[in-house]
Amino acid sequence: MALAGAVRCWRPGAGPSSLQMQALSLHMSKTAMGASQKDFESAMNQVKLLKKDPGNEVKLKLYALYKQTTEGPCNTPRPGVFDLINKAKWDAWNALGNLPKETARQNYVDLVSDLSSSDSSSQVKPETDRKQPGYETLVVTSEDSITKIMMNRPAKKNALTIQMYREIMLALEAASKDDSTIIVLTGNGDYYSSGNDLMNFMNTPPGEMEKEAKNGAILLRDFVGCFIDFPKPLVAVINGPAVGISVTILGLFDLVYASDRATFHTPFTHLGQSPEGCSSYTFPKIMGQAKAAEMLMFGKKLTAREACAQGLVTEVFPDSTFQKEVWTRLKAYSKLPRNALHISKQSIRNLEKEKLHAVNAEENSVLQERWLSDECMNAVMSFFSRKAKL
Ligand SMILES: CCCCCCCCCCC/C=C/C(=O)SCCNC(=O)CCNC(=O)[C@H](O)C(C)(C)COP(=O)(O)OP(=O)(O)OC[C@H]1O[C@@H](n2cnc3c(N)ncnc32)[C@H](O)[C@@H]1OP(=O)(O)O
Repeated sequence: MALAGAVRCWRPGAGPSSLQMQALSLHMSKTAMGASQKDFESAMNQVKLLKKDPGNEVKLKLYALYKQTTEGPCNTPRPGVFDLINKAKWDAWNALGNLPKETARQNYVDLVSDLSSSDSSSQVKPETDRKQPGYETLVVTSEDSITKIMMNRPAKKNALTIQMYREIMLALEAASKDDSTIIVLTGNGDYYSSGNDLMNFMNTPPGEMEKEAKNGAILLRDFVGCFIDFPKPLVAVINGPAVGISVTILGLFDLVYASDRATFHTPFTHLGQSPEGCSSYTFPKIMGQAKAAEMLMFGKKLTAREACAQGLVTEVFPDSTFQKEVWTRLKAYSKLPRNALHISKQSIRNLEKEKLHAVNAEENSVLQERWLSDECMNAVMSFFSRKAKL
């Protein structure tokens, strides 16, 4: 319901500190002898800062008190029977009868003060307060029975460094034991992730390439292994484009929600590499042989809607409402009976576990060789010399 006057500038989302300060000053004015014009103006500003919509009944009350304070008793003709909103507003104002302007002003200030107090006590704590310590490349938070693991290198499009692979494994390990029901992986900034950080190939001392490739294959095996074995529902919230390994492991998630801005790209051949993340097994199963080949062999980039049509993505949301819609959905899911949810996941996954580990091992041994190839080295050099971009 659109209400003029007192609530016409309704704007949820202002910061808690100014809100709390104004609530306090309103509370102080409430205890004084009578509300002044300044208190009234401050209360009008305060209304705009409320985060929680107080509902139509309260908004009508605010409207009526505002009109009574500024214009006195209702003095306009009653709107027609079909003009429902204006009629409700008129009725609320008219119901105040001959209430003196000063009393209406005081009541308005008192009502806003009460609303502000309950609004600030119900506010969500800032994310920094809930952040789990110990991660440099991630932000890990837990709330509403959901643990959120957010990749946090937005300036590098959340490219995965060696440290980041390790931190994701640690965060998953911790989340498997915490009291959360659902675990989410997402990205900070405009990308979900641009996949493996190609700098991982550049830090190798001369003569140590084979050893590093072997270590890389072990790291990758363990990383993908964590997703295969993860015991709780795992949800990918794909906030933007996804590349390489950040796409392939999606076949191991339980739900994949994507913004319509997201794209899905696995350019392994262009990089002289080969599929990982169990995608050589999961993708043909999910989307059929022909579509999987187009992605994994020929590097076809899919839009979010195409990825959804092919079964890789569960649902696509408009970018403008993505976060709101997805988190509302996930909060509802997180209230489902926890043990039943976890047991269902395990019965689905247990049928495939052995096969997935075998596929993971095979993919990694092929990749270990690929990383030593000229094709792979040339592709990496060419990215850093800016000759090539995806
Ligand atoms: C010896 C063996 C050791 C092996 C250890 C391996 C461990 C496991 C390996 C698992 C196998 C995984 C495979 C994959 O994931 S393959 C996919 C790899 N990803 C890419 O090839 C993407 C490369 N990036 C791009 O093409 C573009 O950056 C992109 C299209 C993603 C975005 O382009 P845009 O123009 O919008 O932005 P910029 O290029 O300017 O990017 C901003 C800065 O971020 C840097 N960046 C982005 N992505 C990567 C990346 N994947 N690796 C390294 N750096 C990346 C980019 O260079 C910019 O940096 P600067 O601001 O410093 O220039």
